[in-house]
Amino acid sequence: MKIGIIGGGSIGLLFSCYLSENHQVTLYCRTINQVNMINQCGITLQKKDSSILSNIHAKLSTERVADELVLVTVKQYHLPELLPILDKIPQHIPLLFLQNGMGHLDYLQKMKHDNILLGVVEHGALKISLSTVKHTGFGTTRVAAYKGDMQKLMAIKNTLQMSNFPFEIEANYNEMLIRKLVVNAAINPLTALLRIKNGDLLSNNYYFELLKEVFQEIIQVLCLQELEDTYFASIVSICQSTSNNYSSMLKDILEHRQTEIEGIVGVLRNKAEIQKQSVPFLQFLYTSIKGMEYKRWDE
Ligand SMILES: NC(=O)C1=CN([C@@H]2O[C@H](COP(=O)(O)OP(=O)(O)OC[C@H]3O[C@@H](n4cnc5c(N)ncnc54)[C@H](OP(=O)(O)O)[C@@H]3O)[C@@H](O)[C@H]2O)C=CC1
Ligand SMILES: CC(C)(CO)C(=O)C(=O)O
Repeated sequence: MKIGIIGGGSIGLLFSCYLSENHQVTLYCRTINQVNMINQCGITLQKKDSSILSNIHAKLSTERVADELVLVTVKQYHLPELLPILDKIPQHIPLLFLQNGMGHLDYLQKMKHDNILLGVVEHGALKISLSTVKHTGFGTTRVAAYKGDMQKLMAIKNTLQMSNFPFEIEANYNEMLIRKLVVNAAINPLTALLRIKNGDLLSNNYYFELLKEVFQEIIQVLCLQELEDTYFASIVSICQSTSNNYSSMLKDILEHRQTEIEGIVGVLRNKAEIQKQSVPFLQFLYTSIKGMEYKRWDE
């Protein structure tokens, strides 16, 4: 299959390498530097004990996208700029969006494409250079239909499926995104603000208290009280399995990049406002992270 991947960041590079084993992949980048680098040197995928070089064709994302399936791997806040480009992709080409959070749903409503899929990536990936990516955590990519028919979704999943890079279908995109949103909203802003590793949220009793307070507000806003124990157990388990890692939000802050706070806590804060709920911890986290993002412009 001809697969286009838009966004040469950590996830775009990772998916390009794996999917190019069975498919003809084109990676659409924002800069000519990255395009030239990838066309000359390929993409290097670093795994735990090995390193693999894949020859992948790269183009600028402003060039015409002519593939049978397009994966969108930019961050949620890049999407407004990308919409005119996505709009030019023929309506029958399925699009798969792989953003964290739920902020991107607003943009999808207006899109004309017949098949729009949403994905949640449970892998960890780190872009080391313009043409090198490290696979830092092995997981599954969950995929659900936002718009379109189930058979198309099944066919795409079967085409992408690899034993060493698995895909799973989820029946309900909203539930799938909410499960990830709860985890990201609980872990990311706290670790970014406190500048701690994910595991510190469990090992430090004071931080654990904060985690519980934030979690209470999240489940209140999302009306998940009945599933409280299951959701909290999953947060604890992710803090344990990634105990030595820095969350993506902390990494963004440390590297002076914009964060995904809008698509994660911003979404919850807006929902709370509509539902007339008071969420002081989430409000505090939202404003603090926004302030930290803003600070970088002064430096
Ligand atoms: N990394 C991870 O381990 C995980 C990430 N995710 C989610 O996946 C999404 C992508 O994350 P990640 O890959 O880490 O983010 P990165 O910041 O590494 O990559 C985003 C890429 O999008 C590119 N981009 C932005 N605008 C355009 C454009 N107009 N045309 C082409 N490319 C563009 C950027 O280019 P440039 O560099 O030139 O600015 C950048 O390379 C996020 O929503 C994240 O939360 C989910 C799970 C795990
Ligand atoms: C699961 C978690 C919190 C792992 O760090 C993550 O997805 C992130 O950092 O964005």
